[in-house]
Amino acid sequence: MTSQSPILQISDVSLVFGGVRALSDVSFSVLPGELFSIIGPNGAGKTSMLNCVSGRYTPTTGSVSFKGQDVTGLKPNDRAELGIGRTFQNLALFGHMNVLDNIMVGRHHLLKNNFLNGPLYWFGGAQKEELEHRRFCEDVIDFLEISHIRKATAGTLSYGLRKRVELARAVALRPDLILLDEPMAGMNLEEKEDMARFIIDLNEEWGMTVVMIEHDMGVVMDISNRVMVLDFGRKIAEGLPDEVMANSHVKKAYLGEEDDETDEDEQVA
Ligand SMILES: Nc1ncnc2c1ncn2[C@@H]1O[C@H](COP(=O)(O)OP(=O)(O)OP(=O)(O)O)[C@@H](O)[C@H]1O
Repeated sequence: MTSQSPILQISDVSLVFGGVRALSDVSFSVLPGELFSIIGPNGAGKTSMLNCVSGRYTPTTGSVSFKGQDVTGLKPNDRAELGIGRTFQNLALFGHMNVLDNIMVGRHHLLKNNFLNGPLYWFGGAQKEELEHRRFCEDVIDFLEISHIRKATAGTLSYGLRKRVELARAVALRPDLILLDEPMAGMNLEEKEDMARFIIDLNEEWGMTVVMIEHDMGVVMDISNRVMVLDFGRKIAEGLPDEVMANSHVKKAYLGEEDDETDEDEQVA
């Protein structure tokens, strides 16, 4: 995290839905290996921004670059192949399938060979690829400590475990950048502590760059390298966790405290 080029560069992104301006000229960049959090009040545009990065939404204006490549016009699957993974605010698991199948299914579109290749599947190294894929999924399952539920039907699991399985499915795609949309929402304290530990390990040991939206300020301040604050679709602050917490614009957005307009040093969009 020194003089490297950013892995993700967002330039002047605006997003308009009919009369609603979800994002207004937001720019920021994330360096390889960073754990970067996006915070802000409800409706501030956090999920919209994540959707612009993953490809679910195309910005009305502005651009998204990933590893130096302009991906603004690319579809989500193409961005996934380049190395962008994500989890969702609302769980998106196949409830009737078991945990292992839920995790495996995420990687199928990345495999070069599949059943549709016919003979190639059996003679073209596909079995080896499938085996390697399975082995990697097993590593992810061990890492996220969900071996004991690998055969359980996803829909029968507790909310906290389902969130962990959803993370496993995203990690199984081996993304270089993982987007986490409220990974701790609805969790109890113990589940949150576990999830925070997994996110730190993904970042530090597995080398994944993380962009996370999270409402739990304690967790955000504890584990983030840098934090960006959105309010009404605009960036109002960005910096180290302590700097952001001390920012008067942020205090105002969150707590309704008086904004100190005289503070020229604060980074404001
Ligand atoms: N698909 C959509 N169609 C129309 N308006 C949308 C759409 N998605 C988001 N919006 C609007 O854009 C604004 C920003 O929403 P967004 O979900 O990005 O905020 P958020 O910061 O993630 O909020 P929360 O913390 O409540 O999840 C809101 O006014 C929302 O109603």
